[in-house]
Amino acid sequence: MTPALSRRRLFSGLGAVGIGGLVAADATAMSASAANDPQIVPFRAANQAGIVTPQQDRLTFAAFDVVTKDRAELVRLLKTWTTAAESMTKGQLVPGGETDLQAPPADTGEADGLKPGNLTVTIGFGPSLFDDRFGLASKKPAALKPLPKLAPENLDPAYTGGDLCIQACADDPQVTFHAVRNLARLGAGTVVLRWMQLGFGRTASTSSAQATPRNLMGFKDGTRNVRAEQTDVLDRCVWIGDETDQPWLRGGSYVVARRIRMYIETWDRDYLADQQNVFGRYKASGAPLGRTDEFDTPDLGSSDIPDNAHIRLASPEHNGGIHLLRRGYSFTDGIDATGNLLGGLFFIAYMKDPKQFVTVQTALAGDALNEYIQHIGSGVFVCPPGVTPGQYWGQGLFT
Ligand SMILES: C=CC1=C(C)c2cc3[nH]c(cc4nc(cc5[nH]c(cc1n2)c(C)c5CCC(=O)O)C(CCC(=O)O)=C4C)c(C)c3C=C
Ligand SMILES: [Fe+2]
Repeated sequence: MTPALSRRRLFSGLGAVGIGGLVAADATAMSASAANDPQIVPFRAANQAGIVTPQQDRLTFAAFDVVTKDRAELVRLLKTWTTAAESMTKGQLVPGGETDLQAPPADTGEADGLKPGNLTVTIGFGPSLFDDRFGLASKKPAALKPLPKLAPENLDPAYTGGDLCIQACADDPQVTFHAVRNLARLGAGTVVLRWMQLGFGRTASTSSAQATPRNLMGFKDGTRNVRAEQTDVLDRCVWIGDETDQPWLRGGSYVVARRIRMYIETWDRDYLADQQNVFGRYKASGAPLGRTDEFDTPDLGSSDIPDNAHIRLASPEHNGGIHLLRRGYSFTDGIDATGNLLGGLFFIAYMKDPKQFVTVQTALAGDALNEYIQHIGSGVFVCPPGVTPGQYWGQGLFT
């Protein structure tokens, strides 16, 4: 066993120290260097990373159930997860134990040598975490409850609910998978994976510097999304503020995740004019119907945009000023039993209160898009604020 090995350097892009090891002096050099590396998103801040962070291209999302009834064990898990997540976002190994030849390494190793890839790891707590197992009922915010039945949906219990969620986003799919895999492994005996979703391409932009991506229906998606620069909208619609009944949640946010299947073959047979009417935008440019530029404001007073167009029914103008910060991903799980493509949009949105999602989704009951999609999985979680130095994820729950 060589102590140097326990300071192993994971990614080759930063300076001279390679896999061979890192001595104490190098560690300081590394943190200074790492701080300047554009591929590292700071883990400790007032808000959790992975919400307004410029959206990365890859996702691994996981929902977990807690299998212990021991509150101290849950706290231990959150502390361990915090340390491991922080380390992985820096492109470092999950700390501890990697030099013992008689035990499995602490880190599974598949991200060894890869760049940090702007990894963000974001945690959320589901309504079921606040039941009678851990004495957390008094810490439960009134806004956190299972979503009502929302038409049209056909939810698969195998992709619904969860006590905890982890959203890992990065520019490299192996980095996101590694993060969730290692947290699941560290949680063995305390949590079990309930469901998991990989996403391969972002379907939104969360910063003005990002180009708008396209979803699997071929349309630009995220044009009118909330951006990190819109701090007034974030305060009004995304970050939990003084209005909360649970002060420990200030600076947090709620996340709603929906696994939405697209009937891609049917969509691909639809003619272009109808596809455009479904969304209320031109397919090529992304401009609202009747306008010319992608970022032109839709004229919702005009009949160019049909009454049942997606952008009309989802718009803040139609929903009392409600905004959602969307952060979804395209996904595919191959084909279904009939040979049709099984793919769609893994919708993720952050908001101040889940009733914002319920309002918009209720308005979407008459959406022209519903002919081509179905909601088949769902989760709602409250994300605590960011961790400041010395704290662990969700510490406010226990103090
Ligand atoms: C309940 C919220 C929403 C669900 C569910 C949803 C599903 C969904 N959306 C698309 C594609 C597009 N959505 C677009 C805009 C848009 N969508 C929502 C909300 C939900 N979408 C909002 C709030 C908005 C913005 C409305 C506005 O302010 O104009 C667009 C247009 C481009 C854009 O602004 O992002 C597309 C395209 C799919 C494919 C889908 C389910 C599979
Ligand atoms: Fe949408």
